[in-house]
Amino acid sequence: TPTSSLYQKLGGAQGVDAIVYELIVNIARDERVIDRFKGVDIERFRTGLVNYICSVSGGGCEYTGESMQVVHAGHQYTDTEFNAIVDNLIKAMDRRNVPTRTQNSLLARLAPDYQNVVYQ
Ligand code: HEM
Repeated sequence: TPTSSLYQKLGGAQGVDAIVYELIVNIARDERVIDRFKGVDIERFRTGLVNYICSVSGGGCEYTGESMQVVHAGHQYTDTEFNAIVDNLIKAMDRRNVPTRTQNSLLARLAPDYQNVVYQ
């Protein structure tokens, strides 16, 4: 039901906005990945990510960006970089006091993207 969706557990629109904001702050401070974001339109990245997390968490949004495969193609992103982004997302959720089991639910919904993000 909508009231118990993962999106609601993440704090709804406000919660997801705040998590994505903290994620971007963490990425900006992370030397493991910051070079990958040089020249990126961060506002577009932010709104794309908010829309994507809303869609995968049952918030009723339809993600309108390019597929994860197309967005990340050609960069040969590594396992280490993937793990760094996940680490930054966990820290963002910690900072927003998202309970661990709710964190794990979101991570589980993003885990299948691994094969479309990391260069094989
Ligand atoms: C679970 C893993 C990941 C997910 C779910 C994810 C998701 C997304 C989403 C939704 C967008 C916005 C697309 C749009 O609407 O335009 C995006 C863009 C981007 N992602 Fe990822 N991503 C992941 C991992 C990574 C990794 C490991 C890197 C590199 C360190 C990365 C680098 C980027 C960059 C640079 C952009 C901006 C692309 C551009 O606008 O030119 N992502 N990602």
